[in-house]
Amino acid sequence: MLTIHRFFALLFFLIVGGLYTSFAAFYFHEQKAKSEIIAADFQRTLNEIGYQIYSGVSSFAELEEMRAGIQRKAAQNNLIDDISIQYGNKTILSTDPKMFNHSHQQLDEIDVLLESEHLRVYRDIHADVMFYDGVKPINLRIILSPNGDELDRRFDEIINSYINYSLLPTLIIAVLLFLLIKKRLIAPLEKLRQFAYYHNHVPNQFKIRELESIRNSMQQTFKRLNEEAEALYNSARTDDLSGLPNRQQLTERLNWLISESSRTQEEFAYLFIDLDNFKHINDTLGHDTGDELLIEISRIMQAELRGHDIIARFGGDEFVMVLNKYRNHLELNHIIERVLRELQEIDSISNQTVSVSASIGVAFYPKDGKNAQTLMKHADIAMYQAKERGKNQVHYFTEELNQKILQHVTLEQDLRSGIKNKEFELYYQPKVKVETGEISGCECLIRWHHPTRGLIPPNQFIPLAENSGLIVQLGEWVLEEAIQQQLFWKKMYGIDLPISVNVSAHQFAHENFYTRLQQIFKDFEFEPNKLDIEVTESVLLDDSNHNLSILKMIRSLGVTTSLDDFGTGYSSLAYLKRFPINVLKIDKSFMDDYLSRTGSVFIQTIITMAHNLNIEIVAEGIEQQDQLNYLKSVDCEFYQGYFCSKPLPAKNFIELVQDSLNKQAKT
Ligand SMILES: Nc1nc2c(ncn2[C@@H]2O[C@H](COP(=O)(O)O[C@H]3[C@@H](O)[C@H](n4cnc5c(=O)[nH]c(N)nc54)O[C@@H]3COP(=O)(O)O)[C@@H](O)[C@H]2O)c(=O)[nH]1
Repeated sequence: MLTIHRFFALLFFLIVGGLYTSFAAFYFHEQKAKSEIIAADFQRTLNEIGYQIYSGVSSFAELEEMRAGIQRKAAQNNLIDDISIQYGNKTILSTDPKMFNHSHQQLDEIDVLLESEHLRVYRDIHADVMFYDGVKPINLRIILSPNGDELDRRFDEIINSYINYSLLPTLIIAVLLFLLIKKRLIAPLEKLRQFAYYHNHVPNQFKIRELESIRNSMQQTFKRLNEEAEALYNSARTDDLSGLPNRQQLTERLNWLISESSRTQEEFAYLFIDLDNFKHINDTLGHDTGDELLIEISRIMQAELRGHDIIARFGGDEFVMVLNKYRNHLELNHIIERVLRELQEIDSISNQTVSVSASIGVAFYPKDGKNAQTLMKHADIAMYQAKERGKNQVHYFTEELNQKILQHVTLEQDLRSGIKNKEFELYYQPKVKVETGEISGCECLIRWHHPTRGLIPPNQFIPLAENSGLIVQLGEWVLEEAIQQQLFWKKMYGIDLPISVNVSAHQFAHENFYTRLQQIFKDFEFEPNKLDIEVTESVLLDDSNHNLSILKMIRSLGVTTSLDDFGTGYSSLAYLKRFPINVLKIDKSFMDDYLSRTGSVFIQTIITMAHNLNIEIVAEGIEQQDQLNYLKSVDCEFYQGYFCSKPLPAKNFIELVQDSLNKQAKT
């Protein structure tokens, strides 16, 4: 590609080439002209001498007399070194004594010398002349020997005059032009290039207007680009909604604080704050109100902080505060309590009534973590503990808590491999008719044979399976296993017992639940009316419209539904009217309390209400005869409990059923 430097190099070669050509033309022209003048001069000298000899000499003596005149001619002409006259092969007269005895051969050498140096016009610098000595014709040759040095000087004058009048001025002009262009064009262009590359050191104004306008527009462009880059950088580090630093900026500032604190050996507190029930606010009051609330909360938190503290929003309803330079943990606790209190004082947003609280997890640097990642993780663990303990509170991270979480994580991994390795078994607990003691069905309850920890009860892994989503896979296995077992008993023993299977809220709400259930019925050719699905009250609470339609759909297949643990959650009688429930299971905790007045009233009210709604009652956790007697007195139809049997492996369970049938047959 052509650059300015290359262009000038080319121009330089063109100028040198041009100068050389013009020099050659000039030199040869001048040399020719000069040679002709010199040749004419020599010729005139030869003619004059020749004429004098021809017209005035009639003997060799008279010729000798001409010597002085010839010598004067030679002396007057700088270009002539010697004039000699040859007669035959003999030089009879010479103005230079050294030449006197030159032979023709020597003169030829001079000619050759002349020819090589100053062209061939000097080849024959001689003239032949004749005089009569008496009547005898005498032929003479007049030979001019040119002065080589003088000739050189004359011809060198051509070169000198060319150098002085053409070459030098041209070269000087070219150099000046180059320097000027370098100063005015090349240097500014280089500055512009550097400016474009580094964006700094804005060059001063240029003299050339076009360059100046390029400089101006580059300056404008870079200014705009810098502004855009800065805005982009800021927006990448700022939360759009609240204007608070986002996770990226928090991590940067936290890393900086950690390096400072590791130097000063100072502690600081990392607070992970999660609003309680924010989803509910969003769902009921709309996202705009939710956003307004988040902005208000950001404002309150900012107002609570001191200059050296950091606050950030992680997105959603998650905030982080990093508090440092507190005097002691009491002061720190005051700050946290104040934040919680301020949040609770928010009672309306956009004219809508709201109730706000938050759960806070705290981890300390360096005790709970020496890097940002560990601090975040541990504060997160502590926050979940605060949630678990009832929300609207602060919980500090402890190593014990960490170990518990680690155990959960390990258990979750084991659960995954447990599903793969089929480490689960179903136990069956009889559902008994209160009046007759007849086993009318069973509840299928899962057990985990852990390879190292032995038999693990469901309470320890079902919540984990729910949180990790593994409950969907596990729940499907339970359904298939229970159905196959029921079919096996029917085929092997002719015992066609209805089975109850627990389905967690997460599994129930899963998009494939209904289709999988249909598929399982089809695959195993199972009669749906032999299956009862037990759900807890949370199924009626979560996304109730969706769950309601699923309940209706499975009911239309012939499956019955039971509401488990009734009375322990947010039970509402209205749910019983709205949702298609066949069986209501009264939780063990109420059955344990049947002797107290309130306990008894509660049980009786539920039973009466359920009967009015055509819903069957199963009392759970019946361990004693007295409890059974009580159930009989209040018209409760069914019970489950250790009084009849604990949950049993399939083989033992069917033996129990056979025994029971045999007893029934005998009575
Ligand atoms: N989603 C699923 N949940 C399941 C599954 N299998 C069990 N579970 C749920 O786990 C919880 C604990 O069950 P488990 O340890 O099996 O305890 C059951 C009984 O053993 C216990 N019970 C029954 N009678 C008595 C009694 O007289 N005394 C006493 N101390 N305990 C008794 O109650 C549990 C059955 O409760 P419920 O389901 O409410 O009828 C439990 O919540 C199971 O639901 C599963 O496959 N999927």
